[in-house]
Amino acid sequence: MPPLHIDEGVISTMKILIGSKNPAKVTAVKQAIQNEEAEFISLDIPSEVSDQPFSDEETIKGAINRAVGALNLGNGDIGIGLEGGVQETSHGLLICNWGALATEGKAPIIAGGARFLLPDEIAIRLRAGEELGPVMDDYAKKKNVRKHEGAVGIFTNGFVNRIDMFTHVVKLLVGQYVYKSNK
Ligand SMILES: O=P(O)(O)OP(=O)(O)OP(=O)(O)OC[C@H]1O[C@@H](n2cnc3c(O)ncnc32)[C@H](O)[C@@H]1O
Ligand SMILES: [Mg+2]
Repeated sequence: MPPLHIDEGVISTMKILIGSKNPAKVTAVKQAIQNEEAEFISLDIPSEVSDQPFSDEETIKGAINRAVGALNLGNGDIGIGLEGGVQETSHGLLICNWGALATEGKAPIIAGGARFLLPDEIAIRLRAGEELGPVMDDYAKKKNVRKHEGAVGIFTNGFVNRIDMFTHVVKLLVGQYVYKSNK
């Protein structure tokens, strides 16, 4: 995937607030924007939804709460929130990933990322109330999968990791933001 170069001046001088300190999310934002003049600040913003969001709706809400919360707390230009969740379907339990971009006075922009079926042994544990983060560590016999390759990295044999996945989401967000700003 070619890097997203934003030369319009809209992004380059901006203060971009990231609503999480998870290094996979923070790296994804920096990697997607790839602008050395932009200032990035990561803040621990609560999603204000369940620790394990259980629908697209709830996951989107978490992403928006983090984006808006970061914007309000950090006194910057753009807030970005990224949230992982799951969605029940007739095929089984899908992992879902959502992002939101908030700016002052405008409705947040949202974009979705990768979705794929979780194996039954994982889905059963989540339905029983466990959180994906610790379940993945247990399953993969690793520590902090959520901060590194993520479930997506484990189940794609490393072909797509959590940073790649969220980088794509942030490109979808920023691309829409630039499109709307130039209209
Ligand atoms: O520090 P924060 O920003 O909260 O990052 P997080 O890794 O906890 O990510 P989310 O809150 O967005 O995800 C909700 C839950 O799902 C877990 N999760 C989501 N995606 C995951 C992934 O790819 N691999 C492992 N766990 C994941 C995560 O650990 C939480 O339990
Ligand atoms: Mg979390």
